[in-house]
Amino acid sequence: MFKVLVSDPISDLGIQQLMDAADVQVEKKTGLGEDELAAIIGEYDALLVRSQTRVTEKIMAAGTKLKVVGRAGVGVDNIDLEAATKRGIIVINAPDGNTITTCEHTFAMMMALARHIPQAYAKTVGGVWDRKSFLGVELRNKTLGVMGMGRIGSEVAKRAKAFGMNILAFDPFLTQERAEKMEVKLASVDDIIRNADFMTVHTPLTPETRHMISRPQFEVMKKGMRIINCARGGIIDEVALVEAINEGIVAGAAFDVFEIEPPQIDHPFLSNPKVIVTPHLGASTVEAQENVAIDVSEEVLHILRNEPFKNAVNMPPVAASVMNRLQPYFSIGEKLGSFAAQSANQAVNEIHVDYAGDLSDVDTLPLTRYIVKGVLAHHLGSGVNIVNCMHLAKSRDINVVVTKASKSKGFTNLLTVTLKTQNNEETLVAGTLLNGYGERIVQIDKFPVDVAPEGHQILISHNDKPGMIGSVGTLLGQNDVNIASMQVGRKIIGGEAIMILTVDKAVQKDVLNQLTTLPELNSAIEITL
Ligand SMILES: NC(=O)C1=CN([C@@H]2O[C@H](COP(=O)(O)OP(=O)(O)OC[C@H]3O[C@@H](n4cnc5c(N)ncnc54)[C@H](O)[C@@H]3O)[C@@H](O)[C@H]2O)C=CC1
Ligand SMILES: O=C(O)CCC(=O)C(=O)O
Repeated sequence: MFKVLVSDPISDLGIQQLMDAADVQVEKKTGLGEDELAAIIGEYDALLVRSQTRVTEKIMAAGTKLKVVGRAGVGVDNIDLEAATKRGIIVINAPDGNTITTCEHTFAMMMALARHIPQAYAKTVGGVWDRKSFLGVELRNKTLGVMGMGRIGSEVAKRAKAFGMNILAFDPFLTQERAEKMEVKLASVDDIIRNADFMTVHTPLTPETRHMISRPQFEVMKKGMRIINCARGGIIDEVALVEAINEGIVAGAAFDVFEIEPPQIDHPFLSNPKVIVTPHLGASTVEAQENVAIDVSEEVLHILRNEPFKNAVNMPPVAASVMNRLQPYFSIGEKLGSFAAQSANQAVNEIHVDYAGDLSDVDTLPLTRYIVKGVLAHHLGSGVNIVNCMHLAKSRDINVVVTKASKSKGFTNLLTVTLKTQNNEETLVAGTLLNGYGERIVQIDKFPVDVAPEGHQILISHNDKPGMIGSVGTLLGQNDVNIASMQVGRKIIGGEAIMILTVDKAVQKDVLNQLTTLPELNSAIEITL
């Protein structure tokens, strides 16, 4: 008999199939703290949660029988994925079941914001008949900026079109072709900030998206913008937003999510009349709660019964025989993918992996998965893993092409990752494992280099002129950035060249901007591995 613990309120109808299963015993215990949950989790084979229960390292460690944690919803930021993977606990989610519901909540928030509905309601039920204070705006003919065109963002855009809105959309995986198909205008973050009347964010919370809308963006924002966040607290900087509202830059905001949930009673949103809030209700409809619970229950049953399953968000085991040959390359493969993704500055529509030398006669699919994960994770965050990365690439119309060659340009083995963009631009990174030296990047675009892929790196494109290294070094020194190592690559004397520096800490955007003002320096980007 398998024991399943449900530790958050989850729809009964949704978990009916678990309750009906002859080999499963379901127990519901909601509202437990970390210690209480850790004290009992050892009895259970599966844990089902929504977003309230934080499934921490401590809980995983105590879950000695735990095979699966099921998240009835999308975001898995309340689950320590690394701790689960380390212990072989499979984490599954229900990525599709609450898409429409959350999209509709976003729309409800946008309309409530446009017409001051919560504020007007509060006054009316308080006995004040105030028809002057709540002059609203129409959505028709307004420009809506959508940041993140995944499942929810795409549905929001579709509905906004029906309202007669013009859509500016930004997503690192949105190509011109897909944008045209969806009848939205492909835009940059900057286009949206400067031109939208309404802006809604639908990205995961990743290091890249944390505070993606902050003071610098508010400073150049179109005056009177209205902002909606039904994705994750922290994508929009809460403190900077309140300042922008008080300064008259932002006309209003509607938030379903907070950097810390629940927010403290003195959170500035709660007393600001221009901010409307809901307590993370995006997915709270009867339909969505049933959908996600049904999806996740089905998957939990498959896993407990050792049947095939989908939607795992962490790593499944790889067969031992394949593992022995490929495992040494998993880390460099993922880093090459990530390096390439960070250097490509356009939406990617093909990931080309070439295996040369030793690797050409192995089934390299598990390694390809690590590379694709590396490419996608830069933008998609912790939701990507080697189980779902191929599916995620396909759903974004990204082709994964693999070629093999027995010869490898002098290396025993060589992995070459080329990202192709819609404009036929290519970003190429090649790497190898060097006996005694470990992981090396040996080529970036057409330039041969020899770089250890680790930590914080600055990739500079420049013209090969005397004094370049000195001026870059001086500028970094003035900004307290210590250089650990430096490599220069060029094809011909005086021609195009690249410089790759490994530095001791993250580099501020402002320092990268200063670098680009140096004569003969074309671009400078930070790459973190
Ligand atoms: N309020 C609520 O109750 C709910 C919130 N959510 C949250 O909504 C968000 C979106 O969910 P889905 O659409 O299902 O996810 P998804 O994975 O289908 O889409 C997310 C999209 O964001 C894009 N993205 C990543 N980095 C970006 C960046 N820097 N700029 C622009 N786009 C970027 C990705 O390429 C991807 O297409 C997630 O944060 C999820 O956790 C989801 C369901 C309910
Ligand atoms: O379960 C919930 O209500 C939260 C939903 C959510 O935020 C998600 O699915 O990412």
